[in-house]
Amino acid sequence: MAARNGVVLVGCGNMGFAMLQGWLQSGTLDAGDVTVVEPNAALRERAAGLGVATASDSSGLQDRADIALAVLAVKPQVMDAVLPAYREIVAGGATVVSVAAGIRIERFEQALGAKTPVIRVMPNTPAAVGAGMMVMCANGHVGAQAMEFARRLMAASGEVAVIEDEGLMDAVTAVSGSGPAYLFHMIEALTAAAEAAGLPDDIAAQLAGQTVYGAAVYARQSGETPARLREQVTSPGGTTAAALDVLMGDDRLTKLMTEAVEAARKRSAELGK
Ligand SMILES: NC(=O)C1=CN([C@@H]2O[C@H](COP(=O)(O)OP(=O)(O)OC[C@H]3O[C@@H](n4cnc5c(N)ncnc54)[C@H](OP(=O)(O)O)[C@@H]3O)[C@@H](O)[C@H]2O)C=CC1
Ligand SMILES: O=C(O)[C@@H]1CCC=N1
Repeated sequence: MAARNGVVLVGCGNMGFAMLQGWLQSGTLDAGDVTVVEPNAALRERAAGLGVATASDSSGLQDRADIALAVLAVKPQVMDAVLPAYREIVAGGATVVSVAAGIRIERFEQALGAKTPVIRVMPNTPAAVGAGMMVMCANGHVGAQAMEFARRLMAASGEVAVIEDEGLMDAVTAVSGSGPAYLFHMIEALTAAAEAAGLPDDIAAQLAGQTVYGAAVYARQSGETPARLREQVTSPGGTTAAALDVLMGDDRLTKLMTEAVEAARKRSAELGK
């Protein structure tokens, strides 16, 4: 029997392409093991530029016996329309990996068969540079080999966490799935503030980007809590204390972040309906 190590990536937009870059750049997958299905010609070409096979739809894939994982990276709103085309591939032994926000495992079981092996993954776009946060949650039909393969792929894109309780996936989505956008906005806001303080645009952007990057790397590598690292920057009566009075007074930023995460969590739950 042929080895089952093929991956079909269905949808190669923002998230699909970010994962594909992580898989190939790390050498975890050979380009020859991946087929990208993407209706958008420009996005197909972008994927083909990495050396993978591409197709505009699933026809021609049905007979393939080498497909281990069908990674679904289409919008939640089109998932129901996309699934029927993958029934045969799944019946042939492929495991479904969905990165769609909100859509619960039982939706895939209903559409593809009650015993369909399904892994939900909530990735994020820093996967493109191997710095993603990939949270996995599987049903009981996923075999050990498929789970291990999926875990290896996700580990190529960043850190992996596995959770048992699927009910937490909406919260995961709101924190690490959407989270990069909050931090990108933080860079935008710090850049705007730097410009308002009189710095030239290019210096403002450099300072904001490198400061957020450096703080994140330091927070992950120092072994200290973020609170302790914050205190180390904050001289009594100094400049940081003046700024933190603005951000932390009345728990301002924590309340705002909690409100933002709750809005995302609710939206994730709605997308699953
Ligand atoms: N962007 C992110 O940061 C994250 C996204 N996700 C999840 O990833 C999924 C994709 O999001 P994102 O990449 O941002 O969306 P994109 O719109 O960028 O990518 C989805 C791609 O799928 C294509 N597509 C539509 N129908 C099909 C089909 N039948 N077969 C193959 N491809 C198809 C779309 O083409 P067309 O536009 O022509 O319809 C589009 O190019 C979503 O479910 C989202 O919840 C999860 C975590 C983070
Ligand atoms: O905005 C969204 O719906 C997707 C899911 C997580 C990040 N992007």
